Amino acid sequence: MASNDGNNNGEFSFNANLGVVGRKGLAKIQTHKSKNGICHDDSGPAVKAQTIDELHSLQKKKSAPTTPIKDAGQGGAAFAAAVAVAQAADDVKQRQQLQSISASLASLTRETGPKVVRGDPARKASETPKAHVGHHDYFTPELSISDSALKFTHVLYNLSQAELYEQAIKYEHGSFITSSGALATLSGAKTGRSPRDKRVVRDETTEDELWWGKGSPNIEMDEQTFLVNRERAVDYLNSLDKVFVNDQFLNWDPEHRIKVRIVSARAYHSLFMHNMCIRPTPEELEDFGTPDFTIYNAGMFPCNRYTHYMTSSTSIDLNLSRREMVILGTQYAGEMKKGLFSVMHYLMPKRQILSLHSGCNMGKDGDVALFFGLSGTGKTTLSTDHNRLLIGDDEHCWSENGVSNIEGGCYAKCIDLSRVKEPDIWNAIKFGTVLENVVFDEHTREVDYTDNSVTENTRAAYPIEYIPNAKIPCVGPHPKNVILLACDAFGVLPPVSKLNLAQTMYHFISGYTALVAGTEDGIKEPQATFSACFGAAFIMLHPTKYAAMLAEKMKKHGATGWLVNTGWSGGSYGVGNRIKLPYTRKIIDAIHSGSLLNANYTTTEVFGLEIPTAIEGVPSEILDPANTWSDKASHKETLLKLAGLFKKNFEVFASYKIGKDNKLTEEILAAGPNF
Ligand SMILES: Nc1ncnc2c1ncn2[C@@H]1O[C@H](COP(=O)(O)OP(=O)(O)O)[C@@H](O)[C@H]1O
Ligand SMILES: C=C(OP(=O)(O)O)C(=O)O
Ligand SMILES: [Ca+2]
Ligand SMILES: [Mn+2]
Repeated sequence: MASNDGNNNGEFSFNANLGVVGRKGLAKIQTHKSKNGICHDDSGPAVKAQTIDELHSLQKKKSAPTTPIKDAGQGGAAFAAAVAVAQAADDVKQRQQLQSISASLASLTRETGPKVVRGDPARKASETPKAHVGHHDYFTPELSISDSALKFTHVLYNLSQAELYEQAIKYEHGSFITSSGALATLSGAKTGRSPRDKRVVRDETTEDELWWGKGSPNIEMDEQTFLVNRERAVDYLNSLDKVFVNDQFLNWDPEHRIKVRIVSARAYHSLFMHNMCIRPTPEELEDFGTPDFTIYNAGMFPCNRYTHYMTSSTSIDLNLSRREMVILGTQYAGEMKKGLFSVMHYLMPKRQILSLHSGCNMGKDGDVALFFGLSGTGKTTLSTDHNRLLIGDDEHCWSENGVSNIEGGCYAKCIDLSRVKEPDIWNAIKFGTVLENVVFDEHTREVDYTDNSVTENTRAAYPIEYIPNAKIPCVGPHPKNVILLACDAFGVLPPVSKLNLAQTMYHFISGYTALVAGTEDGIKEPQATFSACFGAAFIMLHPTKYAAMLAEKMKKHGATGWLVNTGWSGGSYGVGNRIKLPYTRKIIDAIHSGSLLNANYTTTEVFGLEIPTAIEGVPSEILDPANTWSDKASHKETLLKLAGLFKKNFEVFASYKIGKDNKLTEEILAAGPNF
């Protein structure tokens, strides 16, 4: 637009006769005509395209083929032939992959799976990578007998983080890039797991194998109802324009690696699992074959409340015999991760391997520590330690080979995250990381980690290698220290206690933590939670099975048990304060270094816990909670109250035998509070 020169009453005039420079007009652009009369803007080399579409097609090239080209010498013809052979092998494998995906997505009542095609339905021909276009980019089953068979299901298979970002930002509401490069997403109405909506198929096999009934997380459903929900999920997924498929691994122990396939409707879910499971190399992916376990995540679609066993519109259904899980009515991504963890709690003990709800890290000298604890007690925070190698933050296996992480990523809580206190987690929140339900500035896209407007349970899911001192592969030798974390909002458990084996088992089976109750109605009583094996929501067998395995392994490998309170000191929630993270870190340092093992100890009343009298870097007066309460009577009262809750909780286990002989069971029963 031309500007107003101010001298012609605001009227725009253009006098073509003014020549090169108008008296008060704009300079006329002078072009230098070449001999043939064509204008040139020839400051740089010309683009090698004749059209915009052609230009765009040049931008992307085909990913390198994964089948190694067999040495064909330098001869041009022989080399070309070898390339063709490798390409043909790739095509066959690609076709097998699509066939396998079609089989996964097959309705069980129709004869064949859907027609599947690779790639984004919105992708224009001009965006197809140049050079090679695979001959087998789609798969059509032989028979097609329904309307759904008339359409293709577009499959976005193991997309990269960058591709998933683009999908999320283009198509999913609430997806944004934050200032640090992470992808902010919303998980919808559910911002946490729904344990009461979890169902497990009770059939002839699982009837005898699993833990059912009171206290068990396994709420039964029958095979038929599972199939109804599976069909609902599969039909929903096939009705979409496109689905995401992830083929990945669980467990870094190569002998016990499990192949998982996750079919989902959202790029957010695909990116979450990309980060959380173990990522196959291109070669491993090509030879992936049939998965050992498949998740159908139709979380955006509810279950049918008229379906038997359904008590809400959410259902997370596990069928161990079919090796399948169906998710309806919740988009909370943690359901997938913890659902697979439940599967591992079934598969691994069958192989004499103990599955653990724990974090794990290793010192430079190879000393391994496990960190057990319920949600919010510090597994992720304390296993992420700048002075040690991170093996994993949440799910592990302990086998004859030592420990191995089940996952390929971490899932950290972000509420009140601080760059100073937790620099490694802070720095992991960068490009590729999924940030769930956080609040950010609409313009700068800077995240406000103190903001809990969406939920208190804000999360970051990142690949484990985003932590600089991750131990890759994520395996280590047998643990030296087993640390049980409890966030005791009553403020009566000591910051650290050394446990004997019976006490370790007592506290492992109890699985105690107490968190503060909802803050909406002001200060309330702390809420005690007991969750067997520090993960009752995920165990599939009776808790004593895992406990017996832990006792056996700790004894065999000489591991020491510790109880660490990451919760309150100087009074309960409302009076005292949460123990400062730097103090807890000093306590953990002293456990790792071995110095705490040789400290002087005294024994507490009621719980009979051995507590050290001094730890470097920690004020000695906080080591015994009795010292920190100004109101001594109130301390004693609270201590007895908590001890009573422990006793009551343990009653159900008193009639169970733990391990091979009764001796251990008796010792464990005696290791609880005495009053
Ligand atoms: N003394 C402490 N020890 C451990 N964590 C603490 C402590 N004080 C505050 N926290 C906070 O408590 C939370 C612990 O959560 P997290 O490590 O994610 O637990 P988990 O992985 O066991 O679910 C973190 O947000 C951490 O910053
Ligand atoms: C992912 C979860 O685990 P944690 O809180 O232990 O990190 C969860 O409980 O949903
Ligand atoms: Ca190949
Ligand atoms: Mn965690």
